[in-house]
Amino acid sequence: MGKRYGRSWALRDCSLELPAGRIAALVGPNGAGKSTLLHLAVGLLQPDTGWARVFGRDPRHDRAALADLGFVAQDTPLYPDFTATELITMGGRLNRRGWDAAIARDRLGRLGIPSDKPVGRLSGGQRAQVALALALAKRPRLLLLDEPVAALDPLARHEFMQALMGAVGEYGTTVLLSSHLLADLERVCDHLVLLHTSRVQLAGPVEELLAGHRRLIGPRLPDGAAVPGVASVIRASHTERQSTLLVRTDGPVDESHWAVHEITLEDLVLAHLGTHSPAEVAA
Ligand SMILES: Nc1ncnc2c1ncn2[C@@H]1O[C@H](COP(=O)(O)OP(=O)(O)OP(=O)(O)O)[C@@H](O)[C@H]1O
Repeated sequence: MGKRYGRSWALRDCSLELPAGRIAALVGPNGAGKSTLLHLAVGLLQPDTGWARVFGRDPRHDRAALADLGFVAQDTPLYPDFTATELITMGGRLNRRGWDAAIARDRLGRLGIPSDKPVGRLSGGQRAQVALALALAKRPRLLLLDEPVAALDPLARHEFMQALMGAVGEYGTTVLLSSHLLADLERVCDHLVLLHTSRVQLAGPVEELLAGHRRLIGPRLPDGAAVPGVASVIRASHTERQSTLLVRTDGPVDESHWAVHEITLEDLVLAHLGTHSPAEVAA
């Protein structure tokens, strides 16, 4: 599918399927199209080409599809004059099927978020926690989260990621969450969708993607030379004597010639975006 704003494509030739019951990471630079993709998936935007389906239903035109969906937008919009308690009650009225108020109440209680204060007077992080608690209380089959942890402190981020894994384990929820915090994603996500300049640059199970990429360090590679076991070179840097390659492999690489290293999710993403990870720069 694709989505255009005026003449510019915000998302183009985007074809992807999410595995059910998994946590998928949606990553990409600012303006890559992540929010656009999430808004298309939840039916808030209409694709200009192609179509979006959620469990086989059109989220834009089939209201029944919405019962399966939970969405927390990037700016966590909530009615500012309502307290968390009131929003939880409202959530229950609007979502008669499957709503579990105790999930939200317990979460907010545990996190020490005041539930009797208008949410407009909470901090940004506290407001995000309220929005996330409401989304979890809905117990949706598909939970879409646009940078849900951006406003949270590191401890709260860690706790939230654990809660997401809990929801997936307990209810079989499918999650798609966008974030720039690759280290957080690496711990919990089993699927990756990488957007770059409005297109899907890379998508697949994280384990498979990491298993299919390696960093090779060895003697300077002559220009244009092929390396057995390497399907493609994603990124290369050279000194006079040494070459460092981040590659996609398609067989064993000669370890007597190359030092072969596993890579992290951050290395993978940054290589596909054409830059170096901080760890590589430090090395
Ligand atoms: N309402 C809009 N009108 C016009 N252009 C838009 C609109 N919303 C988004 N765009 C453009 O579409 C492209 C994709 O934007 P989108 O918000 O989906 O990116 P993103 O990956 O979520 O970015 P970020 O990481 O900064 O949140 C950008 O070029 C953006 O300028």
